[in-house]
Amino acid sequence: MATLRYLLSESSTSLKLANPRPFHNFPPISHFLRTLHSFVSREFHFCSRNSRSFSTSPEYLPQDSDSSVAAALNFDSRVPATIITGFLGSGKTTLLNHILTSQHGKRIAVIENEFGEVDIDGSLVASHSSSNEDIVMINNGCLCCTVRGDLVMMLLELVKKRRDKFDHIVIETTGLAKPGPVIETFCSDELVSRHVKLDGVVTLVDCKHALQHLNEIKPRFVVNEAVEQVAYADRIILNKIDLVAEAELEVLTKKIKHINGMAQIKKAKYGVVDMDFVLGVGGYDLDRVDSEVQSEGSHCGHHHEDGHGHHKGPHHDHVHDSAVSSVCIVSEGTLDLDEVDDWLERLIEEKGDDLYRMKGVLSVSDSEERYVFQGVHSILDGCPGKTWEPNEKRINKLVFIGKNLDETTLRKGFKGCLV
Ligand SMILES: Nc1nc2c(ncn2[C@@H]2O[C@H](COP(=O)(O)OP(=O)(O)OP(=O)(O)O)[C@@H](O)[C@H]2O)c(=O)[nH]1
Repeated sequence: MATLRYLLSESSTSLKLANPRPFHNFPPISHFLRTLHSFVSREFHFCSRNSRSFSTSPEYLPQDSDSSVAAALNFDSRVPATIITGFLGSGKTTLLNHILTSQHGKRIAVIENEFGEVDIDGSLVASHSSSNEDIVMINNGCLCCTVRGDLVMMLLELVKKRRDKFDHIVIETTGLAKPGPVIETFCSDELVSRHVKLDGVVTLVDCKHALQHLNEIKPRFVVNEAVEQVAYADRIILNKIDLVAEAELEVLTKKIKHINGMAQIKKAKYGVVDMDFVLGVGGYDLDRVDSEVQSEGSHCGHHHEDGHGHHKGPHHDHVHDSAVSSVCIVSEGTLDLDEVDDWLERLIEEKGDDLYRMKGVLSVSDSEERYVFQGVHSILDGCPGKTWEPNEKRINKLVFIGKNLDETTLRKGFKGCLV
């Protein structure tokens, strides 16, 4: 039996508005929009600079007064949500308790999904938090499978009835949950995406036992949950470092970077990390893509190539990885956005199911601005980003994470877009 419950907790006395991030006013982007409209394939949509990621046709949804005011004031009033995932026993509840007892100035609503007759995690969390009223339990199954509808209901109930009581939602999944369907709830449910924005996926890794789970060969068509949890992460916490030697940690880190070349990684004991590593991540914000793909945590550096098609990195002629992995492309050069349209549209049509995450910063012709995009499976957002500095090298950076990625084909597709 799984339980899904939430509790509201105030971890600090100082209150803040729910992350009112101003939208930016950008110069006309008619060129981009013209191009982007041809981009639409299935759920795939690119957007203007001040549109919201993953929201689809919000016009026909009822406007509440808060969102109308927010729209008029031009800021994003949606409540951010963080998904904490990780294999059984990796330290999810330990991290949750750390969040609930840290001074970050945010009031947190927690949604928990636990397997087992007894709600052990619930009582552990409750005993650590300063307030444990408003606990709701649903005993239907796993968050990523049968409880998705309940998750939608619970998120909507939280934002409709108790919006004034919290600033951030944290969702702890079961150790066996696949994060993909949970993430998709935020992308595909119109009401949820109107009121709640996915801030990031934080994955706990038990350094002592993770390799065993990551290397486990599953029968065909059976998902390796541990691998998926790493693949979808925006932040990875290598937890329980007190239980392993440095050499073991190195092997594990290498394995994790191979699966996910995008996430930032931190080592921890008992889930103790800075709060800004887990809250306010902006993993799905277009205006954060630039800094994310450039950051230390993004492991693109090993895959440099020049703009003329000669690999400088240690690539094989044909790389076809049947497991989950990352492909990073870092290349100077200018891209034709129409060609990028076609390429990504084809890619999504052919491989959307296998493409877990992608992010990119592009240098496109006839534009002084970067072009940024990010996506999950066949849902993609893109828009103009920061202006290139006059003497700045215009380097394209793209990261793809997914199953059965064919690196050679991806690189060829990219090169086909260079002008
Ligand atoms: N040695 C050590 N133990 C840890 C660390 N972090 C957590 N633990 C312990 O590991 C056990 C499991 O931690 P939890 O936080 O319950 O893990 P979980 O991921 O929520 O577990 P499930 O809900 O069963 O999936 C607990 O006994 C924790 O005290 C750490 O960094 N080092």
